[in-house]
Amino acid sequence: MKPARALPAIDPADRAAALALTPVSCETAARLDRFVALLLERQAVMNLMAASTIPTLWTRHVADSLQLLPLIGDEARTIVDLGSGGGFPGLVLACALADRPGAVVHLVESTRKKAAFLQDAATALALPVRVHSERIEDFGRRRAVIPDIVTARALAPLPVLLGYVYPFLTKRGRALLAKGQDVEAELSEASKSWKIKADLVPSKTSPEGRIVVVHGLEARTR
Ligand SMILES: C[S@@+](CC[C@H](N)C(=O)[O-])C[C@H]1O[C@@H](n2cnc3c(N)ncnc32)[C@H](O)[C@@H]1O
Repeated sequence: MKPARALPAIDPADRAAALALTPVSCETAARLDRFVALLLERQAVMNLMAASTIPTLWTRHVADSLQLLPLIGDEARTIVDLGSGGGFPGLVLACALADRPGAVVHLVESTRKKAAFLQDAATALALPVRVHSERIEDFGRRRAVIPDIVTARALAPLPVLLGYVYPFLTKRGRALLAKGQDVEAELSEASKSWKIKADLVPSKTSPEGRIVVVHGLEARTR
């Protein structure tokens, strides 16, 4: 194992700002505190997020993930998060949905060390999580899980991402895809290969960010 590195400190005001932006119950806040502690502990020996984002990790990563909750709605039970990395947004959502009866968040992450971290954190916090340490393409091909909601953040440009998402979308399912300022160009490129029914929701955490809410997706035939 690599020796532990010194990490930049978290700005305490940033936690308060994040929870003001995306309020959660005391129980969820306590779970998030424990998750952040575990994340920082593991970040000292491996890269789970860009070190430069640590001081503002509550707004930059936690609130950015929590803002999906209103879009997920009260009825959703099964969520699949593609390319979960250090747990954004999937593990954060699991912290928030831990008390929802029947909720399960599936985290798909092919890097074995990251998947091991996700499993350790889920076990430590007793979260309703299943970790799938494999490639999204393989997981999707098996169609072992058909979720109500599929999420992805910082994974791939939309033309590729929609191919990942497609096997998981049913008629009543939705995909919530966190995107940055290039979203319009990505949508226009993706629409050459896909018929997309989607809405764009402004991000609460980044002025140029958008959440692409996909509720219909069909491959174009040439
Ligand atoms: C840039 S990181 C983003 C992580 C996290 N979603 C976030 O927002 O912080 C992308 C993650 O997706 C994983 N990944 C990329 N392609 C994948 C694939 N085809 N199957 C499974 N995981 C993949 C990578 O290992 C990496 O952890």
